[in-house]
Amino acid sequence: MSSNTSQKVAVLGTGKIGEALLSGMIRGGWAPADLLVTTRRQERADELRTRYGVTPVSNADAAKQADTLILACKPQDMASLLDELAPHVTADRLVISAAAGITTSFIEERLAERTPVVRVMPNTPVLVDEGMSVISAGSHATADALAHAEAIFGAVGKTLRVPEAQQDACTALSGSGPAYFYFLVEAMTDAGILLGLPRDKAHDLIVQAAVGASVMLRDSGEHPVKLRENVTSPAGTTINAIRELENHGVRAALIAALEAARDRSRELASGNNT
Ligand SMILES: NC(=O)C1=CN([C@@H]2O[C@H](COP(=O)(O)OP(=O)(O)OC[C@H]3O[C@@H](n4cnc5c(N)ncnc54)[C@H](OP(=O)(O)O)[C@@H]3O)[C@@H](O)[C@H]2O)C=CC1
Ligand SMILES: O=C(O)[C@@H]1CCC=N1
Repeated sequence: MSSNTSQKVAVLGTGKIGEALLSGMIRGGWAPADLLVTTRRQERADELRTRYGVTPVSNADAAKQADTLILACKPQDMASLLDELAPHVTADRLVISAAAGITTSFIEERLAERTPVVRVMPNTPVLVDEGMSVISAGSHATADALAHAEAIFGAVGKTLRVPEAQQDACTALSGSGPAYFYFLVEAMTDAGILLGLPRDKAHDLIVQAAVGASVMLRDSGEHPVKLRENVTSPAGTTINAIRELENHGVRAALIAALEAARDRSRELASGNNT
């Protein structure tokens, strides 16, 4: 739903992902006058008002004034935020949660009966309109509710609907996904230093390799194995690097890493917040 309607959207807990989404919605045509934000700290509220022209309000006022509430606080803060919201959220609101691990039933149990809840796992590339937002319906979310969530998150990248049972896996792959690529770039830049390159040049070379490889992965229609084979010349340089990656168990490490992320998402759902 965009600025040509009078629907108001509130982002509750406007930190990194909340702000990324907010900025994307404004780029996508939402009128700042239709966007409300909540924060815990006054200086953060002032910052958001100055930067985007949006209106900071209390959580209770967000619940009273906005048609759609996007919950973007940390999973550890979700129960207390819901306690604060519960007296003010009526079942004609749409509640969208972007928190890792938190299930739609966790939210439904704490709000008015039959409140529609949608669970979304976005990722930080929403900042550059290249996000991926994975969307699941709660028990009372209608097709319209899902379409509305898709319209919001679709303004800042792609969206994908999955059954909620797959959300923890999607969080491991997609929500956390960008961090793994940043980690690889950081490690490969260090390798450039070891090989004698200045850090800025090493960084630029690796980032451009990542950008080029990403565009080819997305646009060429080729399987990643084929793309890698095309780089790997007989008795050449690349196969020597690949042998070292295999010797050091990088494939197994990545599989274990994503499994650990999936497991942590499940733990967050069960209230293990340590
Ligand atoms: N970062 C990411 O890449 C992604 C994060 N997520 C999910 O998004 C959520 C937010 O993550 P992220 O943006 O990184 O975290 P941040 O800590 O940056 O943002 C959360 C914000 O919520 C505020 N907050 C907490 N409780 C309240 C409350 N009761 N009322 C108003 N504001 C409140 C915090 O205030 P204060 O600053 O005072 O602590 C903070 O600014 C998490 O649930 C995470 O799982 C999902 C996908 C990707
Ligand atoms: O690390 C986290 O818990 C959040 C969820 C997905 C990405 N960041």
